[in-house]
Amino acid sequence: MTEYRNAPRNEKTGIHVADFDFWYGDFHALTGVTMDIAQNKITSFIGPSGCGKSTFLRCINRMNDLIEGTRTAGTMELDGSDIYAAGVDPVDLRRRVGMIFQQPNPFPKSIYENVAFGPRLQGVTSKDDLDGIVEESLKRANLWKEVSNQLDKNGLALSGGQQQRLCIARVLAVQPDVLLMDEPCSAIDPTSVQKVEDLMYELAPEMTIIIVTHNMQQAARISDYMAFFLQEHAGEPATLIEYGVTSEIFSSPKDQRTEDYITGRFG
Ligand SMILES: Nc1ncnc2c1ncn2[C@@H]1O[C@H](COP(=O)(O)OP(=O)(O)OP(=O)(O)O)[C@@H](O)[C@H]1O
Repeated sequence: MTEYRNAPRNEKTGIHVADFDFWYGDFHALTGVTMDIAQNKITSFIGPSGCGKSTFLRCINRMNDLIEGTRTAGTMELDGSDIYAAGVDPVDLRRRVGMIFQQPNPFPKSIYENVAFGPRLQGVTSKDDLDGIVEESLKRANLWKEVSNQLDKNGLALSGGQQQRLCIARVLAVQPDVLLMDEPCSAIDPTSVQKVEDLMYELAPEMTIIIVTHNMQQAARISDYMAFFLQEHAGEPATLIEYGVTSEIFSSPKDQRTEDYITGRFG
C-alpha cells in the first residue's frame, strides 16, 4: 500500500476502512480501499463518473444492503465498532450516519412533520420537546428564518435549495455522528449552494462530513481532506488512488493519475 493512502496525521479517526471490497452481484465494483476518515472534518470523494464514489459512500451507512445481491469484504468501523458486525441494526446505523442525496427528497408532509418524523420514531412524544427539536434543527440547517412562520407548509412547496436544507434539518434532528452527502449541491441554485457550504463549515466541528462532488472548486473550497477514486480499466474494480490534505493534493499530487484528473486531462 502506498504511504499516501494512509490516515491523515494528527486527526482522530471517525471511520476506519481497511482492505474493503464491494460487489453488486457478480460485478466487483470496489477493491482494496484503505483509509482512515478524520472525525469532525470534511472529506471529499472525487473521481470520474462510475469510479465507485457513491457506492463507497453508501457502504458507510449500509444503504447498499437494500440492493439485492450486494456484498462486502474487509473492514469498516465507525468509532472503533464494525459497521458490518452481525448484531448491528442498519436502521440504528443510519440514524448515526445520515445521508443527503443529489435530489432533495422531503416527505410530502409539512415542514414541521418532515423534521419531527425521526425524533417521533425515536419515541419523543412531548409537543414541547418536538417543537424545540424542530426549531433547533431548522436553525442549524440555516432554514429557520425562511420558514419559521410557515411550518405547516408542505415541504415539497419549498424551492430546491430550501428542500435540500429541509432534508439536512431532518437528518440533524436525530443527531447523527456522520453526515454523508452525495452531490448535495448539483441540483440546486448557486445561492443555495453557498448556504449549504456555509452550513457544512458550521456543522463540521461536531460531525464527520463526507461529500461526493464532481465540482473541483467545491472540493477545494470546503474539504479538509480529499480522496481520489478511479476505475482504471473497464470491467475491473475501482479503487482509492490518492488520499490526503486537500490543499496538498491540489498543489502537489503524488500520483500521476490524480494530477491528470485534477488538471482536467480526463474524466
Ligand atoms: N445498483 C447497482 N447495481 C449494479 N451496479 C451498480 C449499481 N449502482 C452502481 N453500479 C455500478 O457501480 C459502479 C460505480 O458506480 P457509482 O455510482 O458508485 O460511481 P460514481 O463514482 O458515484 O459515479 P457518478 O460520479 O457518475 O455518480 C458503476 O459501474 C455503476 O454502473
